[in-house]
Amino acid sequence: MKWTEIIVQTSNEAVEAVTNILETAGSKGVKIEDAEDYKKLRAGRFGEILNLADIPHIKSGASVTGYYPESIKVDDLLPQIKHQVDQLISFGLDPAPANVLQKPLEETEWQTAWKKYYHPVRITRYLTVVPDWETYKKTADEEKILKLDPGMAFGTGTHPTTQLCLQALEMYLRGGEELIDVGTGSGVLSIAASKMGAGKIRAFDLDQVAVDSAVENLKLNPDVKNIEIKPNDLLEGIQVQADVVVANILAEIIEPLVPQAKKCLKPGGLFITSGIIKDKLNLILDDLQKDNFEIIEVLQMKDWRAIVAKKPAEDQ
Ligand SMILES: C[S@@+](CC[C@H](N)C(=O)[O-])C[C@H]1O[C@@H](n2cnc3c(N)ncnc32)[C@H](O)[C@@H]1O
Repeated sequence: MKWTEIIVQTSNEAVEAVTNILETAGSKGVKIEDAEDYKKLRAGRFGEILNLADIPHIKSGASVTGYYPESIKVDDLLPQIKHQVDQLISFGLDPAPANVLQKPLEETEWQTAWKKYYHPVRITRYLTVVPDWETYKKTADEEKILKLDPGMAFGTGTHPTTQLCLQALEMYLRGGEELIDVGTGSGVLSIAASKMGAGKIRAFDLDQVAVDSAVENLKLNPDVKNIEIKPNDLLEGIQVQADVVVANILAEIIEPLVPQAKKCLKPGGLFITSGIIKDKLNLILDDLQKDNFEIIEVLQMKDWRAIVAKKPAEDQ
C-alpha cells in the first residue's frame, strides 16, 4: 500500500495542536521534530558532550509529520489542514511558518522504521509490554508480560492515552468482569484486561487493519482465550451489556459513543475513556453528565486525560 506524509512546518508552541489536527484528519501515526529538543540534547543528561553537527536535525521551529494510507484523499485534506493550522493564531498560538507539504512514502519504510525505538516498557507495577522481537526476563513474579507487534495498528502500549487506560484497568478490575473494548487497535487493552483477570471480552474496531493486528497479537499471547475481535463502528448494533466499556479514541469520536456505552453497560458498570486532549475534557465531562454518568475520577498524563465514569445502579 502507498502512504503519503503530510508535513507541517510550525513553531514549538504549536506542536501539540498541530499533532491534534493531523490525527483528527485521520493520520495513522505522527512524527515530531522540534529544534528545542535538540537544544536540550546539547546539555547531555549525564554530562556527556554531544556533537550536534553529527546528528541530522531541524535547526529552528518544529515539524510535525502525519502518515495517511491511500484510502484517504490527501489532496482534499491539504486545504482543510492548512486552514486549521492558520486558525491556531485565533487560539493564541503562533503556527508560523505554517507550511503544509505532502510527500509519498513507501510502506516498507514506515512499517519498520519505528521498531528500533520500541523496547519493553513496564507500564504499571504488574504489566510490562514487550515487543514480539525482543527477549525479556521478568523482574518480579507478579509481573504480567504482554507480547505485542502492533504492525500498522495503533497501540504499542506506550502512548499516554493507552497508558492511562491500562492504569485505570489495573485499578478497577477485580476479576471476572465482562468487558467491551471500543477501538481496540493492536488489541493491547483487551489483552491486558484479560491478563488482569477480566472475564469475557469483546473488542471492536472500524479498521480491518486493526482487527487483523489484534487477532495476530492474540496469537502472541496464547494464555489469553477469552477475547472475541470483530469489525464494528463504535457500538452500533451491539445488544449486550458489560461490566466495563473501555475506549481510547479521540474526543470527537467519544461524543457519539457516550449514549451507546451507557446502553451497553450493566447498571453500576464503568466507562473508562481516554484519548481526550486536555482542552476537550470539559466537553466529554458534560456529555457524560448529561447521560447521567457519575464521574469517578479523571486521570492525566502530559496533555492527555482519561475519565472513569459509572452508570448509576438504578439505570437500566
Ligand atoms: C487511539 S487508537 C487506540 C488503540 C488501542 N485501544 C490503545 O489504547 O492503544 C483508536 C482506535 O480506534 C479505532 N476507531 C476509530 N474510529 C472508530 C469507530 N468509529 N469505531 C470503532 N473503532 C474506531 C481506530 O481504528 C484505532 O484503532
